[in-house]
Amino acid sequence: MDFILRSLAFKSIKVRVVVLISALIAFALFSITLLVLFIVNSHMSAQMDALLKTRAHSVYGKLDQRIGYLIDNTVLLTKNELIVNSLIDKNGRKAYLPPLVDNFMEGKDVLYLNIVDFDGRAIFQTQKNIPLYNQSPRLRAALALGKVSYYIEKGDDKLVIIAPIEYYNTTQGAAIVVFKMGHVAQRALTNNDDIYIKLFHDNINIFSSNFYKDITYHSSLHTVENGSYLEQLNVILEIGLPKKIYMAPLQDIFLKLLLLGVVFISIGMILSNMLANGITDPILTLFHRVKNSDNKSEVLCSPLGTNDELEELAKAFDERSILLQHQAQYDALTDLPNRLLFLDRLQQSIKNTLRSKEKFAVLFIDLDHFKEINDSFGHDFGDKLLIIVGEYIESVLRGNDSVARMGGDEFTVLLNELHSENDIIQILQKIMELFRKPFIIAHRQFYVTCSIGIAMYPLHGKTPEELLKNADAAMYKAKDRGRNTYQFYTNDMTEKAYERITLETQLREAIVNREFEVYFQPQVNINDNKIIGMEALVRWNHPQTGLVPPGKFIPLAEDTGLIVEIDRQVMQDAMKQFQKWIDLGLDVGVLSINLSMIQLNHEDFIEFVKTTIKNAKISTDNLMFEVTETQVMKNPKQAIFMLQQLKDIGIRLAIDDFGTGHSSLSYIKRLPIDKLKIDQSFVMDALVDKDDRELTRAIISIANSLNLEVIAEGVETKEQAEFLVKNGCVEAQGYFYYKPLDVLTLTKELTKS
Ligand SMILES: Nc1nc2c(ncn2[C@@H]2O[C@@H]3COP(=O)(O)O[C@H]4[C@@H](O)[C@H](n5cnc6c(=O)[nH]c(N)nc65)O[C@@H]4COP(=O)(O)O[C@H]3[C@H]2O)c(=O)[nH]1
Repeated sequence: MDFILRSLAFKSIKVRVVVLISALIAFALFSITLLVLFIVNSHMSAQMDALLKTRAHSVYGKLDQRIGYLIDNTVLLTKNELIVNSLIDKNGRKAYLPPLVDNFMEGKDVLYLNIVDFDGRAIFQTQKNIPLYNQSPRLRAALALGKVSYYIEKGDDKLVIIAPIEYYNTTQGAAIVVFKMGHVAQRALTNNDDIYIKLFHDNINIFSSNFYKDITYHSSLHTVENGSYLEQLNVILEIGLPKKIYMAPLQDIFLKLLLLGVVFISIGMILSNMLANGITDPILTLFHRVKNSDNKSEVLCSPLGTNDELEELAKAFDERSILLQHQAQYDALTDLPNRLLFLDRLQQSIKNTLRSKEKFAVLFIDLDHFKEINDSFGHDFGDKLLIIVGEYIESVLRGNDSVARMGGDEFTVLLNELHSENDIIQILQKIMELFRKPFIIAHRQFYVTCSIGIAMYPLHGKTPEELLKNADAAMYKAKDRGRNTYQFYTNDMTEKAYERITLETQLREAIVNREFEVYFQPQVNINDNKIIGMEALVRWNHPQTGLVPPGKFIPLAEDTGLIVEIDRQVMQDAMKQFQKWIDLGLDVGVLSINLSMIQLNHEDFIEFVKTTIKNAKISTDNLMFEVTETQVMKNPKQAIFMLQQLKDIGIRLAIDDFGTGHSSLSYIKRLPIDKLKIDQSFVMDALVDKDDRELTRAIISIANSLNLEVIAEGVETKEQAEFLVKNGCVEAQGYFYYKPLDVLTLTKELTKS
């Protein structure tokens, strides 16, 4: 069992099957052997009992016959006239009795013989010291009744026969003949060498033949049939046969069975090995195929040729690995090749191009403002757009070109077998043309543009990774150039792309480490220079480079969506600080906070604002949010909807950098705003540039006519302030009054005044 268990623990399935089947065969054979032995044993035992019974019957018969013979002869002796005469003829006794008695005793194993008269006195005896019988109750009974008596004395092994001597029907005396039972039995039971025989009288062994202590016997006790001499003498027979004889056929069968078992187990082992091969060979084949198959090699597990569950398993495995391979190489959303497969194809193109000396190009395509679309219309909408864009791009490519999705809104295209740059331009124009038409998704019609970067092999990179990286850098350049355009890679782009990636990584760390600090720039009433509010302006307290102004990181933060978290941190810090000043009893007016429109599109934004206000314990009367005109005008309908929600919770709103975003009056009227902020570029040049002066005046009059407050930013001189007052704008923000200040400086400044 231990061996089986250890074998089962062995890792080879084949060994396990062989061991199990062999063990099964061995167990079956063992059980059959035991059963056969049991049946044979019971059968033998029954046979043996019957045999002993027959033999006992025969032994009894012979013994009984002998005793009967001795009794009859003794009776016959008493009938002899010489015996009768001897009772009265004292002289004749000596002369006639000895030869008569000698003759009688011959061949009868007589121990001694005694003739007694009616009084029990011995008138003849064969040897001296024979017991006196005259008082023997058995003799008295025999004489009195005139009946033959025979018995074995208790505790003795002698058979005594008393036969009365009759004369004219009168009992005159008796002949008493004593035999040694052992001798009697010995003579009667010849030819019984194979068995042992024991005779018992009163539990005392009076005869034993062929019994040896060191032999084990199958033996049994027998009592005699009714009416026999032995029954009257109360003699019991024990008879037994040596177990060796009895066991001989059994051992013979056992040996044969053992031999048969060994043969069967050997055949079983061979068969089980063959059987195991039949079972395990397909499993092992499957195992080796599975082991040899990895993502790169295309080893299939099926067919195994077994046409059973294993075949199904192999097929299922193939289907699964093909699916996994597909999933590993294709984008789940668009089913276009993914980055991995695209790099593989690039590698293939490099190999082919080395042979053919042709060129190929890599296009890196990024959708412009996809994040905003996604945030505004939902992810399902964005997903559908990506699928359509992938299909569209694929539709304008040649047979041996391929498009892939890198992730997000980034697609790449491999243009093979190019003869000149002109070939690329043609395809580029086809792609750009796709984006000139509106996209229609969920009954909405809208326009999306894309920026494309191009890297050529071998001019712009020798490895797939390098080509991709450079096409990506060129794409960023296209974005910088105002988007909706394409750009070929030039060597100076890599450095910029690297800077961009570094900045993005650092920005992410900055959010985690809360490296942003809020500066505040007071806003004043021009007439009395009294502070009417403050604008919260973020600064990045970079651990290595020190304070970084927003212009350096806000655009990237907006591009990557990181602005959402930055603005939230600013909002929390600014509100808390502002309330602290209020709590100090300082007159700080209204807090203006810059908001990115991306922020507004987030589902939980309103909830977040409410929580932040609650936590800062600030009143909405002290709050104003600023959104740039350019951002509002990107999707005015959406902006109206979102801003209204802020308005509903009591927050006032201002349009920042007003004058730069080409807003139409009809939209401004519908926006739920309270204030216009004249862009600093107009204010700064208002005194020197006629257009800017006119624009500033126009903005002020629009604000007045729409009943909106108006504030000018970027006021740096007294003259600029005077110009503004003269034209009806009394609120200003600028270096002329205050620069953006850190909390400590500003607190001192505020407490001083
Ligand atoms: N030359 C000159 N400049 C003046 C003068 N007065 C104010 N400024 C600068 O003009 C900018 C005014 O803020 P903005 O128009 O909202 O323009 C802001 C705003 O659009 C954005 N920004 C700043 N903080 C945040 C923020 O927390 N969240 C968001 N989303 N954007 C922010 O970054 C822009 C630049 O911010 P800053 O560099 O702090 O630049 C600030 C301020 O320092 C002046 O007299 N002369």
